[in-house]
Amino acid sequence: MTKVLLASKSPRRQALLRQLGVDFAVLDVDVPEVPRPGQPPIEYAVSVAAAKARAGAIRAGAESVVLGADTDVSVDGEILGKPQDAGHAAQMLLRLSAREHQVCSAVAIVHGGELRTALSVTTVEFGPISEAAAMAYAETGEPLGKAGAYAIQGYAARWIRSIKGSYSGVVGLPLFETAALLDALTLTAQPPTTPPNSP
Ligand SMILES: Cc1cn([C@H]2C[C@H](O)[C@@H](COP(=O)(O)OP(=O)(O)OP(=O)(O)O)O2)c(=O)[nH]c1=O
Repeated sequence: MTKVLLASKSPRRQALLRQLGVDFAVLDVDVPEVPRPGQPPIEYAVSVAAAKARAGAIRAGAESVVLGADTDVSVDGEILGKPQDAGHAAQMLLRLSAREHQVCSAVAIVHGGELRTALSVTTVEFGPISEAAAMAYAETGEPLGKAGAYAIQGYAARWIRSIKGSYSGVVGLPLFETAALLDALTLTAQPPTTPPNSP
């Protein structure tokens, strides 16, 4: 079976792809991640996921199957990005307090020079976050390297009143959409006899 190459440094994406039972290796790619002013979050997420998969395919060759992904948090259509430091993280968290925001997660696969993409958009509603709690969470370091300065899979779960969409998409790799892309290439693994990540 063709081996999938995951063009991602994110340990979350590796863990999520393992959940599908896919045999894969990790490929290190570096793609600039700067949205154009006013660029719609959906368009941006798809273009960055595609750039990561294409960069991987250039390194790995046309025979390879390279998967890239991108996750972005946006409020009122504005992409928040990742926090630069703890103060910036606290500011982002206070913007998300007591309201809904969107998480766009795009997946892209390049195989034989052909690009296929899929998208998941999730609406997340946060309850109120006090300034002191935002500062304290920011200081833990968990928000660093995370879009929107939070981890749904971590302590930030305590603020999440509801999510409508894909939990795995918020964590970084929407598994329904990823499995569908792999199915289309007949690369789906069989369900593992021992689920690899289940507790
Ligand atoms: C909203 C949210 C994001 N994230 C993470 C997922 C992504 O790893 C990260 C968004 O940044 P990305 O640029 O999508 O990914 P990355 O830089 O971590 O990894 P790579 O580009 O090498 O694939 O934020 C969480 O882990 N939990 C969350 O709840």
